Amino acid sequence: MNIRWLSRIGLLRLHSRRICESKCIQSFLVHSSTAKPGYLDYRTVRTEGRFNIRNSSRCATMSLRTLNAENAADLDKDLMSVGAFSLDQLMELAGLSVSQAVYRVHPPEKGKRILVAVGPGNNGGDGLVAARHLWHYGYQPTIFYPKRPKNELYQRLAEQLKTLGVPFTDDFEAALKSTDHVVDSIFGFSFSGEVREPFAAVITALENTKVPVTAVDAPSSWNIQDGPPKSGPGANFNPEFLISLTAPKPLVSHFTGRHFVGGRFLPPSVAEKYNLDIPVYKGVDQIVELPAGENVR
Ligand SMILES: NC(=O)C1=CN([C@@H]2O[C@H](COP(=O)(O)OP(=O)(O)OC[C@H]3O[C@@H](n4cnc5c(N)ncnc54)[C@H](OP(=O)(O)O)[C@@H]3O)[C@@H](O)[C@H]2O)[C@H](O)CC1
Ligand SMILES: [K+]
Repeated sequence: MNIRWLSRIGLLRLHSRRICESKCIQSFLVHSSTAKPGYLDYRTVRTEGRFNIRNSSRCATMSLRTLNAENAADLDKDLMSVGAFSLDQLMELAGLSVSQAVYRVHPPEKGKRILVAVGPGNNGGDGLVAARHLWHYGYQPTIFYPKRPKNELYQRLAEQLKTLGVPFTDDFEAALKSTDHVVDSIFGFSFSGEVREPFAAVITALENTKVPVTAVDAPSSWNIQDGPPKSGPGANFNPEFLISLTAPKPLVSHFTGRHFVGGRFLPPSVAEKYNLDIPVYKGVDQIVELPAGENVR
């Protein structure tokens, strides 16, 4: 190939990148002029997403509105009533998002051993679902699940993992010494107060480990509104990665690691009711990474 052709290809690439950037700006202008202030018009997002399949991370620089704990619980109820979802479905999609975030930040080449710390509520359920998907991607998950409610859904999720031969451990600290990555699915938006045992010791171990941690919906022990506790377990817990489900919670203003949003099931009508933005997901992705520093408002 001669030099003239090479320079033509270079010019073409530059030109298509400029087109893409200008589409982003165009979409943003449409958004600012026609939508309610701060509300991302869903049709605009769809258009933006289509124009920018190869460049969507650049274009996904809109900041997302946060969802407080009370509204997060109400939104869940709406999804299951007017939205007609079952909890199993929401949890499956939430857990699938978590598994994709883990794959993104910690592909199997970095080490296949994943320790999943599972709490007693739905945040824990997301972790169990994620562990199953991770197993199917070729990872070797281990489950720490010290408090298991007699709830049929959680029991089935645990049984599905046992059928795959996924091990359960009672010794979190020992398991932490032989893992490559941790999924923190202990507490989500229903956490409040100070961490009670048996989880206080687990949070302290997570604070002190050098193993990278992906937190599901919230770093466990953090107040959903105010972030890390001032003292006690969790005061120094700063996971490397966070995946917010449906929408970031206010605590993310204290989070400094890589931040993803997942839960690609939010109907525009529900997003509008809670004044939320639907992020620009790319292709079939269940997650979108938000750029540091400008990701929430
Ligand atoms: N729409 C979505 O995005 C969906 C998200 N999902 C996930 O669900 C969680 C919220 O789940 P929820 O069951 O409401 O609550 P949590 O899992 O956050 O926690 C509940 C349990 O935590 C215990 N708890 C609370 N505070 C403490 C504390 N200080 N110390 C110890 N334990 C605590 C609480 O125990 P109790 O004894 O008080 O009952 C609960 O057992 C959300 O964050 C997402 O991850 C859904 O999967 C799907 C839809
Ligand atoms: K968590």
